[in-house]
Amino acid sequence: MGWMNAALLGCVMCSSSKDDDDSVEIARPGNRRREVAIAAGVPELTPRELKEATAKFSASRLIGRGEHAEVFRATLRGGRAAAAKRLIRAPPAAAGILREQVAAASKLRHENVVRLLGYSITAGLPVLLYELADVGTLHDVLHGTRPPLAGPRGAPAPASTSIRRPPPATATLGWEQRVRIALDAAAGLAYLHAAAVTHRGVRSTSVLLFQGFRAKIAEHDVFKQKQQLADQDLTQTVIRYVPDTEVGYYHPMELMCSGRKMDVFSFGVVLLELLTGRKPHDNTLPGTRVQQFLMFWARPLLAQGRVEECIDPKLGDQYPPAGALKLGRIALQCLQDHPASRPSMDTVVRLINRDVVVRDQRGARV
Ligand SMILES: Nc1ncnc2c1ncn2[C@@H]1O[C@H](COP(=O)(O)OP(=O)(O)OP(=O)(O)O)[C@@H](O)[C@H]1O
Repeated sequence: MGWMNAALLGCVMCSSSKDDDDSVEIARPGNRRREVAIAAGVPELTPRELKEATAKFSASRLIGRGEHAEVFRATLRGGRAAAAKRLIRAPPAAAGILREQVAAASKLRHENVVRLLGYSITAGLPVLLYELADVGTLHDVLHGTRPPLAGPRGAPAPASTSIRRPPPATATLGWEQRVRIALDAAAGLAYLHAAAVTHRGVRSTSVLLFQGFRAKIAEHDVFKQKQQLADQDLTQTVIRYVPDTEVGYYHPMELMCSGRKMDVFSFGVVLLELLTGRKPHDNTLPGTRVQQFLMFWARPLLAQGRVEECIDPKLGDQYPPAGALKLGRIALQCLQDHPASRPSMDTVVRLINRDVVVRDQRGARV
């Protein structure tokens, strides 16, 4: 039902592509004019190219599974590694929505936003190919790989759904790396906001890590956005469904609204994760149910300047207390209850750069 609503609410409809036709067609209501919409060099892979690139989505290539997608390691022609995201819960009108997403994503270019490298619509389930994050997600690195999610139709996930990569390098994520990740992710989000894109899925799983722990924001797929928007439009007063993987990332009041300040709030939670090494919600922790929420536990401590009580114990004493407190205070600003009191992502970038980035004696970034 949700997808149907999403599809109905979406203003783009499409006619199905033909296997023998590589060009892209978008038919808008009342305008069936053919137009090549995929710009900026994001190619559509033919079914054959997709098979070759993913070794027919062989299980040995599976690197992760989310609520909506399975992600496989792929190799593009020319040898470039990619992550092929196969959308397992695509609605019937998927092709139109996907083209919409590709057209939008192809315009986004920033060093801290994961790049779309290709897509495929015609070979079964829709697939988007992105830059491959060789280190994994920030969630993997901070908390260990996430547990396997349920299979596409509620079936238990096979054991192979956990990510196939070396064990997480938690111990090696030092203070400077955390600051760099925070700054990169903030810059990626600030860019998206400047491009009038609201992410709506900012979490440590959507911060992807590359060599040297450089971070990029993963795109948040438009299917989910449409689902969320549809839910909001249709239920003025009902709090929307939040999957387990997202619990703790949203301010309770915001489950009924959207906007960039919602991203800022979620980013504040990611900052807390970097600072404390804790998950946004962890019901294995002692304390009250409220204290099991990272933000409720950390906010009062940081507000009182007690950063040493919430810093990730894995850092030992290898962090600058003043810088850590400043990062904590930036997180607090992002986590303000009232959206209007939260800073813009541009301001967050400026504050991290000015107050937290570790510099050498000549003022260069360490
Ligand atoms: N570009 C990438 N490079 C490497 N791994 C990736 C990439 N994109 C996704 N992954 C892996 O695949 C997993 C599932 O992807 P993703 O989270 O995007 O799926 P989703 O269903 O859209 O999202 P979710 O369930 O989080 O709402 C991620 O947690 C990550 O481990």
